[in-house]
Amino acid sequence: MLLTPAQLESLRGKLIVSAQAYPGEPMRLPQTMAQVAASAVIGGAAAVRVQGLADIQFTRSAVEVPVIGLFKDGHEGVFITPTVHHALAVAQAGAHIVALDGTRRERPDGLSLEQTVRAVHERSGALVMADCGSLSDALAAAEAGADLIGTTLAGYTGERAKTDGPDLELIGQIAAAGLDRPLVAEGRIHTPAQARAAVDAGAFAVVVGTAITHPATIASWFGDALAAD
Ligand SMILES: CC(=O)N[C@H](C=O)[C@@H](O)[C@H](O)[C@H](O)COP(=O)(O)O
Repeated sequence: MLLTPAQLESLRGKLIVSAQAYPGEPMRLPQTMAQVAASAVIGGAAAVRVQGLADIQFTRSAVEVPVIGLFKDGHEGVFITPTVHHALAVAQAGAHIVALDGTRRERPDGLSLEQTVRAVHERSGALVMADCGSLSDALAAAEAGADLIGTTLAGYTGERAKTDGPDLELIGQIAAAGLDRPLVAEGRIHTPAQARAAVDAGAFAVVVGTAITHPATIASWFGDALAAD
């Protein structure tokens, strides 16, 4: 086990920062993302989340906190660590927690989520975070043995509206289901108040990405505000 239950429990109520740059962007360099992740840790991030095998490797060397790793392949359908092959590569790269698509959609390798989670558990010491898009996803992911449930895909799978901020209603619904494992609020948490609201709605921890680590988007928010009449 790469992460002890006590280490996982220590993330309760804490901030997790996701550092990701997208294809073609100037910051899409593993060392750069590791530096951004390390900077977030200085600011109090209790764990970090990074995309891509090299980013995971660099980030493991740059921080002492738990690393959630994922491997995006494509950008529609099932694209977040879509297969067992991707998931094992993420674990092999050093992720303490493998984040993967935790929806009920068919996976490209034809395996079930349960088979995928079991393979990660049996063939690596990593935990699994299921990135879900709805309450039904979350219930199924818990049934499949996922160690953490994330709301990462709420608003991106067609099951939930894409709320302006975090989907607090969904966070509350999943929390109320009592799944007996950490619920991680993720997706469109853009302000400290929204992070607080996510925890108040029942989240165990909160992932913030764009609002902390994506300068192009942050700059556009300011520019848009200045352009508005
Ligand atoms: C839907 C999808 O592809 N989400 C990705 C998952 O890793 C990332 O692009 C997000 O930045 C991340 O979930 C954090 O969310 P936000 O950047 O909204 O704080």
